[in-house]
Amino acid sequence: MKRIAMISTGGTIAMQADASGLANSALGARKLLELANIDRTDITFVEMEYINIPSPHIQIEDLVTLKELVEKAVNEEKVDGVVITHGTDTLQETAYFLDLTLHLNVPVVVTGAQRNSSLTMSDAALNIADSVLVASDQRAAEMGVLVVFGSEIIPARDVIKEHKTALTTFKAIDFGHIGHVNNGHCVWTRKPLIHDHYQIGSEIEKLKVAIVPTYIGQDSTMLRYLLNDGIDGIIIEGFGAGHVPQNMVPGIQEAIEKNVPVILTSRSRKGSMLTDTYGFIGSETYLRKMGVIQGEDLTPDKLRIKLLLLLSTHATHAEIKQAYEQHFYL
Ligand SMILES: NC(=O)C[C@H](N)C(=O)O
Repeated sequence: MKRIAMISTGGTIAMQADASGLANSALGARKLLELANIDRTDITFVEMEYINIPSPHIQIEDLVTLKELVEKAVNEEKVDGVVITHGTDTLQETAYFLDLTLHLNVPVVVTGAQRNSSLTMSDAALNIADSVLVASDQRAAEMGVLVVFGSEIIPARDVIKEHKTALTTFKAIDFGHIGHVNNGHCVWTRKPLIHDHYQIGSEIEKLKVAIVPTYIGQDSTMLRYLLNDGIDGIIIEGFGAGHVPQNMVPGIQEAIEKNVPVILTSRSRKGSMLTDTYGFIGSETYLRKMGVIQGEDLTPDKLRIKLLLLLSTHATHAEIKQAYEQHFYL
């Protein structure tokens, strides 16, 4: 007999049409399990109704509590696997936060839905049923936190919400999914190699880390505004192989002089950035010499989650650099 925890947090998967016809929060863990109508006599469920909010309303402190709830489910309720239902808008950040902070030997799966259960062809029931299947497969425990969506199994580190409305929105666009659900079975095809773990320090909710975009004509105005506002860390979503407009360079320099870590990623979603190819002002070599840290092949929102964790434990500049560059640039 397997014990699976079902932790509900809200999102479209938990929504139904209200009297006005608009989708609003309605269902908690128990109702979601009823909806999925899972026919498994070998599984008992521990229902944990945590919050019921649209995922754009999730705050970093909610993620800290969610992580503690997962630990409680495993350590006190002795569950063999955990399924978390969540809105899709911020699901990739939550999944990555849990991936970086949990140290458990049980499967942890995050899922959601693109169409609420009042709509025809809602994906809510299927995604729950698939997630329960994955969470009850012990091999899933070796893969880090997983997202199960559209019958695909995707590691939290790689997953992005790629499509605004499609039912197969979650993809690992560079690397592909590592397994899928077929005929009521998990089919595993790959295993991720990168597993980073960080502690959550004190007062993480008070830290300010911003994501700054690049575009033709971008300058240092946003950076200076953020620095004046007491920003603790900056993620720059640069161009292509890791470049910014020359007029951003003075603002970046000011951040570095103030000991505010600046992490660089790219608005091009696939591949890794270059490190020693171009020499122009604002190029990747120029920025690296200034002290900018190369972000991994991660989306800006995930780089931000990682920086919040690192700053919460008062990591030094060298430790932050190591945390981001260890897999690719050392
Ligand atoms: N499909 C969804 O879940 C989107 C919804 N706005 C949410 O993230 O809560």
